[in-house]
Amino acid sequence: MDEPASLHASPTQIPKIISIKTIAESPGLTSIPITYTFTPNPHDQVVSETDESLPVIDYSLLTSGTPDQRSKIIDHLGKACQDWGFFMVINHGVPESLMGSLIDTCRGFFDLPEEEKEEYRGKHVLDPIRCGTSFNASVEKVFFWKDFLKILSHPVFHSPSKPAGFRETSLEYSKKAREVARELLKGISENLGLEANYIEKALNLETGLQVMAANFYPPCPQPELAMGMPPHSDHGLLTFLIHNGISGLQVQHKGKWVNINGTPNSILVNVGDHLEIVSNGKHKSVLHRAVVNNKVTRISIATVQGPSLDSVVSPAPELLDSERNAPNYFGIKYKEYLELQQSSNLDGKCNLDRVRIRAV
Ligand SMILES: O=C(O)CCC(=O)C(=O)O
Ligand SMILES: [Fe+2]
Repeated sequence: MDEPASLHASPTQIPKIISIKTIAESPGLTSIPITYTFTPNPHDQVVSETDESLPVIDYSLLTSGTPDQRSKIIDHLGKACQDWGFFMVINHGVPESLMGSLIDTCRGFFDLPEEEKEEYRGKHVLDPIRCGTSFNASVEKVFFWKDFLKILSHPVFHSPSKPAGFRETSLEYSKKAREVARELLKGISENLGLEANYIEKALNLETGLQVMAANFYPPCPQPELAMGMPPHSDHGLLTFLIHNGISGLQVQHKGKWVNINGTPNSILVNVGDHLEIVSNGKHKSVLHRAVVNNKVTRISIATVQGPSLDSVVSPAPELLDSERNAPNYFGIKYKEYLELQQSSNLDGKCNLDRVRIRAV
């Protein structure tokens, strides 16, 4: 099946449904179509964020702290990457109003009539503007309860022409997010014992890929049976996540799923597969997923910051030696990695496993 099909009625009665928004808005919906039903894993343990204290990185200390504050925050950043692969950034300088406008304008995109989104229903992972439903509906057997819009925002910025203001808001956020990401990656390089500019130079961040993915999860009548996004890791170096204040993100930590909201105005950051490769496995990309609820629409915007598409990513040679530290991953061109992901289901860390030499 290529696309999520319509529910209950035969295809002659209802046209093919191309968005979960349309299904969720169908009058009197009390159960989910079978094509969206997952079997919950009885072994999943879910805990709240307060039970586990998520690392908090005060970004202002990285950029304008005293040398002592800076060195402490870099140490903290390294530990956050190593212990959690996930942290929350505060005092990042990205205005709250900008983040709010970005979420509103993304909602505006999803609210456009389906015909107006039609031209963006691309198929390829590197299409500059692509919207759709689920994750990779052409290979999935069960669909995820979400619609998405993905834009490539760097090295060349792209934007849909509607809704009004989308272009300006997303361009502004994209620039600010890149600046923060590059600064964090300098701190992470330093903490790994590399030159501060190592990742920046080796992976050509000047022309680095940035993908902004807006996720739209409408209310679901049987949230315990549906999945917004399955457990997965992200492909780039660091992903920034902001959302509209509605819970749904869960991060795997010490074998449990931790519900994460973050404090208002913070940016949630996770380690991606390519940081795992460069660090030779010291910083592992974190498994995370999105669950849905039966009351309100959740919107999240995940901005993946990656190497340039033609960079070959491999463990930093400075972290290797011929005795104890052999490379744990093969080198791979970022573009090829993305294309591999395109052809498969979103399933845990299955993409990274293809370039893994040994488990670490
Ligand atoms: O919606 C969320 O909280 C998670 C989104 C996500 O993981 C992604 O877009 O890669
Ligand atoms: Fe993700």
